[in-house]
Amino acid sequence: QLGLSTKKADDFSKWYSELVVASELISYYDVSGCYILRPWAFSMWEVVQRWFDDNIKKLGVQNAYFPMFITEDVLNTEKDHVEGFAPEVAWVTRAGNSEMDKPIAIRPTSETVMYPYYAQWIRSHRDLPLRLNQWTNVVRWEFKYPTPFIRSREFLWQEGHTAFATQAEADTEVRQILDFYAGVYQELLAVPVTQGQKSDKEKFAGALYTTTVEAFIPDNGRGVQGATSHCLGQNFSKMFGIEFETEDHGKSHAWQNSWGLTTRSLGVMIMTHGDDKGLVLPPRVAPKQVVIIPIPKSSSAPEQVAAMFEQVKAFKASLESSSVRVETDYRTNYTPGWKYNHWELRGVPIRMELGPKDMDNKTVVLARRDTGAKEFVPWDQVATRVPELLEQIQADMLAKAKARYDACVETVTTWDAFMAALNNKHMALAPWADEEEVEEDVKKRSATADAMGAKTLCIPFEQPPLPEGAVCFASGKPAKNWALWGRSY
Ligand SMILES: O=C1CCCN[C@@H]1CCCn1cnc2cc(F)c(F)cc2c1=O
Ligand SMILES: [Mg+2]
Repeated sequence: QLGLSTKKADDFSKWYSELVVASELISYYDVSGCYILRPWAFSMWEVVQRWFDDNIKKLGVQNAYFPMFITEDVLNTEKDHVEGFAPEVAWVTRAGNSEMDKPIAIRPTSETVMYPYYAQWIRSHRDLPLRLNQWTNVVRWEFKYPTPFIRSREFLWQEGHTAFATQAEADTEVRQILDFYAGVYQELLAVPVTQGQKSDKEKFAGALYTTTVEAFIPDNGRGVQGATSHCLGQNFSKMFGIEFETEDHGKSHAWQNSWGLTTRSLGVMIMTHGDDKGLVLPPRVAPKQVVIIPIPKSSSAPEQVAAMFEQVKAFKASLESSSVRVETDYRTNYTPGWKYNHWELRGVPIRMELGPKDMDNKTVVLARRDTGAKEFVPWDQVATRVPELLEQIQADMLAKAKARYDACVETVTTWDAFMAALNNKHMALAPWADEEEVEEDVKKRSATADAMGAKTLCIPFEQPPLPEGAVCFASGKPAKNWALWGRSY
């Protein structure tokens, strides 16, 4: 399977679908909207999990596991939210040949699974804060077009569900978690995001407020929600009776948060950095960070080949002792060029070449996957240069993606400039009235024959100053704040 047949700029969605399969991240599966995560993908999910899990554990969050099945009655406890989602809920109706007298839902999210037990476990302020997380799969029978990692009917995520005695504690944690989400995207995946609050229209109906990290795909001009951290207020604790005795022997409902990050994060990284030769992986998540390729001459004597292979083994051991993840490719039945394509397609950040001249000169060639730049490194500097170069690649990938992201944000104050930005496949940062009917109106007016309408992606925490007398770009009403708008997944 040589390279890709579709160029990223020619047909983005075809390029992406082809890439995730050709790079052995994904296999399409028998059930529509479901995908197999192969080791090259799962290993990256494990890096994300490890980093996020270590961080929430430092906060005092504990992992647990709750059942995936929900009875109809229990699912309908939060009826007014679930009814909007009802079409997405998958049900078990039969076991073997016998119909169930009551169908059982497969969890699309776990509030209704967990909170009845929170109500049992939380009686006193001493039982607070209760902070649990679970790493699970969830099922949502989406009808929108499925896309590997980005939208699937089953996906992996973590869902955190925390309960506090006071709103202040909940507010603090919402932002701590959101900062971790920004860290997953920017520090691990080298993907820039904007942190902000969702509008009342876009927030989770059950939440008091929703905060979000918003990514963007310049190639198709679409925003994509990266992860979400909700403050639920006392909405769910009143629904589920999660009450506690306060220190002064009064009664109060708990203040809750819930927060989630999914395997969608990998899809955003692939879309952001991939090119026409394949994946370009940020070193911090790359399953293998360096691939060492010996290049013996066909006329090399056996002892020369053996010496070369020995040297490769020595480099592998030395780099692995510095926790560098090393692949080696000794295959003699493939040409160097074929091997270069193979590992470029898989996005390995650094290729180390070792040929006959390198054996004579005691050098290696390091080739960067992100820029293609090559450099000669003396053998005795390999152990220090490789980790340094990996960090440089990580930083450069984020900087490049950040520059591109920022170039896609147009600050606008008029409708025409807003539409021009959207038609430029850009986002628009615009002053607005912060009213739901404005969003409804913009969604309709900005829809074109071949592109959906725009929505608010978030109200960025970092707000530009609002000029005196500024008006809403869409309604002309007095502007309340700046929102980031875009077409989105
Ligand atoms: O977004 C998160 C973070 C992790 C925990 N859950 C919250 C809210 C999830 C909002 N949501 C999202 N999607 C849903 C789909 C359904 F089919 C359904 F029955 C319910 C929901 C639903 O409540
Ligand atoms: Mg949904």
